[in-house]
Amino acid sequence: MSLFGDDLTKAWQPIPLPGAQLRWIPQWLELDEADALLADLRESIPWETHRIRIFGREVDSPRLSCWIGDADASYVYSRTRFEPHPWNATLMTLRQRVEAACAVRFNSVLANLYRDGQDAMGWHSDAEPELGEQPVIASLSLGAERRFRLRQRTSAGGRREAYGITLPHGSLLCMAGDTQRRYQHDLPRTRAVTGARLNLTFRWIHPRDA
Ligand SMILES: O=C(O)CCC(=O)C(=O)O
Ligand SMILES: [Fe+2]
Repeated sequence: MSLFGDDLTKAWQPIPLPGAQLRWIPQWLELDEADALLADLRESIPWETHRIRIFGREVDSPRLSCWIGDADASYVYSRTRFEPHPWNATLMTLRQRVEAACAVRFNSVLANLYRDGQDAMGWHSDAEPELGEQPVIASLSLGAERRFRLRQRTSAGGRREAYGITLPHGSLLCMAGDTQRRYQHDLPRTRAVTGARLNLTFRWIHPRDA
């Protein structure tokens, strides 16, 4: 490997946000590769409508989702336990590439399909106990560009840090350290977008003690 052999467009770029640990590679996948993955995964993932609890009421989440992972990586999301679907060949290969890029291991992935700009995800942090204290979460975006926002959960001296980033087709974002503990994130609705966006968040779920 030559010193300059690695394509510099594939290098991690830090996102400066106080108390968080965020970095991203805007064009992690080549365009044709990202196109092919989007087409493949839209078809091959068994999409479901998950039920979520909002203010004590159970409603359909405004997107399609699928939880995929190793057999022992069951997961509680919005107070519902999900047994993971098995990895397909495409996702298995992709997991290895994301692991190599992030230099950590992942045993599960939450796939979300935002069919158009009306599909969204509300403010939350991925801070379930199964994820551990300082989870590393890698987020791969395919398809329509959408706004991803972060806001501080509590403000120290009045001002609450906030940050927004548009995630393009083929981008890889990594959240680590205290990002989940200190920040929430969301994917707001938008009238500007009509195309679909597919997002994969790779995670490490600590298997439950039997
Ligand atoms: O779609 C996204 O970019 C965010 C997804 C997300 O926050 C999650 O899956 O927990
Ligand atoms: Fe999240």
